[in-house]
Amino acid sequence: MEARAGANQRIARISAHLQPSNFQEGSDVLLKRGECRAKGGAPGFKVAILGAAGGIGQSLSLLMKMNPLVSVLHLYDVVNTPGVTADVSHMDTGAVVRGFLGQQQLESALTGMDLVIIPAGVPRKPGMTRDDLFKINAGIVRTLSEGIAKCCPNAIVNLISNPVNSTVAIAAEVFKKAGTYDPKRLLGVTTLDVVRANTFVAEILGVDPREVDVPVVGGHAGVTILPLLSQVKPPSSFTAEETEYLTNRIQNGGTEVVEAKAGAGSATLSMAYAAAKFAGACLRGLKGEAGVVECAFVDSQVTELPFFATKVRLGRAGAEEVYQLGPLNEYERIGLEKAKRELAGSIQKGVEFIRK
Ligand SMILES: NC(=O)c1ccc[n+]([C@@H]2O[C@H](COP(=O)([O-])OP(=O)(O)OC[C@H]3O[C@@H](n4cnc5c(N)ncnc54)[C@H](O)[C@@H]3O)[C@@H](O)[C@H]2O)c1
Ligand SMILES: O=C(O)C[C@H](O)C(=O)O
Repeated sequence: MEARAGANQRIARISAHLQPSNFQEGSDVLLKRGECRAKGGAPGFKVAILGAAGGIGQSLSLLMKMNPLVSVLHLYDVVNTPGVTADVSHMDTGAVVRGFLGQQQLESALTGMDLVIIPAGVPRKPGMTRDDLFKINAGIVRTLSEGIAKCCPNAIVNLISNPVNSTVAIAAEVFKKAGTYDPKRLLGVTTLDVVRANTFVAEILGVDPREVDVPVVGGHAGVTILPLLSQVKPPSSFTAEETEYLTNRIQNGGTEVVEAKAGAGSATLSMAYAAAKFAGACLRGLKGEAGVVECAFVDSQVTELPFFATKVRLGRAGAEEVYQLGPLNEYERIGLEKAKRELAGSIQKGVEFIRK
């Protein structure tokens, strides 16, 4: 009898927390909702996804809920988080999931986070460049970065919102203004370029893409995406035609998807995969695992530019080591000069957006 009364109480408590209206009532209710699942929660890191109800955000939420290093997963968006949170929270993995809706809940979503992943913002349509997204996404990234500076200044930030070549500079300027900037902790996500490069190179070589490692340096737009085919592992050689074909396809991989989706957005599934791979690497670094190396667009002294993508070693402090470019062939040296010219303008545009 007593056991039944206790069970009924537990059911009543859970049902109350699952009312969709609770999402509008403030974060306390949402925290309690998470707590009712926290008993089974695994020890690990606290991760927030900003833009969690979007094309990338939803799949990324699914993948991060599957990561055993995540103990708490905060899903924030300006629309539709109740549905996404309810859905993802039913997965029988360790992470406790909490949803946050609208700007009044941004601070609750961010407080205490170890890693913040940002896929918030509008995607491209056919005929647009990533820079055409600047007008809308720059303001979104500024607002979210201000929230991070205030609520979790020590979190590692994975910035996905385009144009990455400018949005990373925007976030850096916001953090500098707030006095919280740590160059090791701000990482522009370029993993999709590496994922594509590995896939396309594996197709040419006729091998499993999981056996291939292509460093992709520079930035994340058109000619700024520079695959270093001379440094492919396992060591491989390519004809001039193959080099031209692979470089063009890797640089235009995003446009290939935008055109195939014909107005319905840009890469979401492969990007969620790439973002989860990169975030997973950041978490392994945070945990203290040795030898975690990924490409990322970071504060850098590798070139004369303030930001540049190269391989970085991820550790407890974030991007603890930024690797040099290594030996380049003539084709890559020419590509590097082109990449730097375009990158300089994109970075400056991001800096000026905050400093103006
Ligand atoms: N770095 C990369 O390699 C890469 C790859 C693919 C896409 N992207 C970029 O990622 C971004 C998102 O793409 P998507 O396909 O998921 O777009 P989407 O439109 O499907 O989703 C974006 C989400 O962001 C949300 N959002 C808008 N303003 C917000 C705010 N102020 N705070 C929180 N959330 C907000 C929207 O409500 C939406 O749910 C785009 O800018 C796109 O260009 C980057
Ligand atoms: O191409 C885009 O606009 C999205 C993204 O940057 C990509 O590379 O797929």
